[in-house]
Amino acid sequence: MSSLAPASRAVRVALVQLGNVTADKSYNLQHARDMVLKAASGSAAGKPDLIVLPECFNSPYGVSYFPTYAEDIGYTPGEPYDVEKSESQSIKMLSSVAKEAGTWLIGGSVPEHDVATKKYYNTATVYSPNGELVAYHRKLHLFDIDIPGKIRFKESEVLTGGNALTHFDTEFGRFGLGICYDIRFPEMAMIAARNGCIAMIYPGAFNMTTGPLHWELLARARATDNQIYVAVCSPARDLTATYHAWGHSSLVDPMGLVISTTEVREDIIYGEIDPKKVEEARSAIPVTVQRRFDVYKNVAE
Ligand SMILES: NC(=O)CCC(=O)C(=O)O
Repeated sequence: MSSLAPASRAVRVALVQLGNVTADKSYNLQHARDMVLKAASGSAAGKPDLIVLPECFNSPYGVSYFPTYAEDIGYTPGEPYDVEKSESQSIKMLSSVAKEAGTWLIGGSVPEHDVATKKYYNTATVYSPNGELVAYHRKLHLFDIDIPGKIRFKESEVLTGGNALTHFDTEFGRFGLGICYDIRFPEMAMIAARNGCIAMIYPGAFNMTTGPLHWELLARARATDNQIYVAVCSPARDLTATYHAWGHSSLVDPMGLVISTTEVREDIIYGEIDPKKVEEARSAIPVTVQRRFDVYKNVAE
């Protein structure tokens, strides 16, 4: 288990529950840009340090849309990425708005087309306040469910799952990144926590069947299991779209308390991720050092 990276102060976070994700990608990009700048203008508590957009913010959410809206990002992990030369208009917009806002930005997710391999992914990217692309996460666990009479969704009909976990470092500490359905897999958040992450951030878009049952439950569970913060950022609900998102973007603290949340409309919510609270939770209820890995060494066995 790594120790927490030293952090100077609490991180102010803004979750943008973006509305009006339409069929017009240029409009979606412009609207997302405007909302990031609005979020950056801050709340009474001040300007945020980190802004989060939801899953699939540049395209309607649905397997039939992914190929049309997908962009070639051309990122190779571990190699420098020149945003200026990027083929992706979404990556260019996200980088430039992070720089203009002067904040860290988790750019929700976008459908990605890796032209070299001809595969499609659901991909989240992260930018530093100077617009540098610093992290890149391809949704690891694809959203394939079938609840008879309620919802059938098979991302795997078009998408391929990623093959890496994603953690990134900021001056405030280390963060883990997942996309929506990834939250159902506790191993991801546990590995992030054991690698020193103070929070897991999940751009997401739960639905009207599983949203009321599991969205908050899973966010609170991942936070409580691992004594980290968990942020879940959804699009607003649009009943004219083919997919109805649950909304309810939320920030949960390391004791499992929802410290900031919203309903279903477009909104920006603010909250703080305070590394001291992570330490306090771990010292009060020391499960992180009480684990019996001598008994359950390998959970995959
Ligand atoms: N976009 C998603 O991955 C949706 C996940 C979801 O709704 C769930 O129940 O899990």
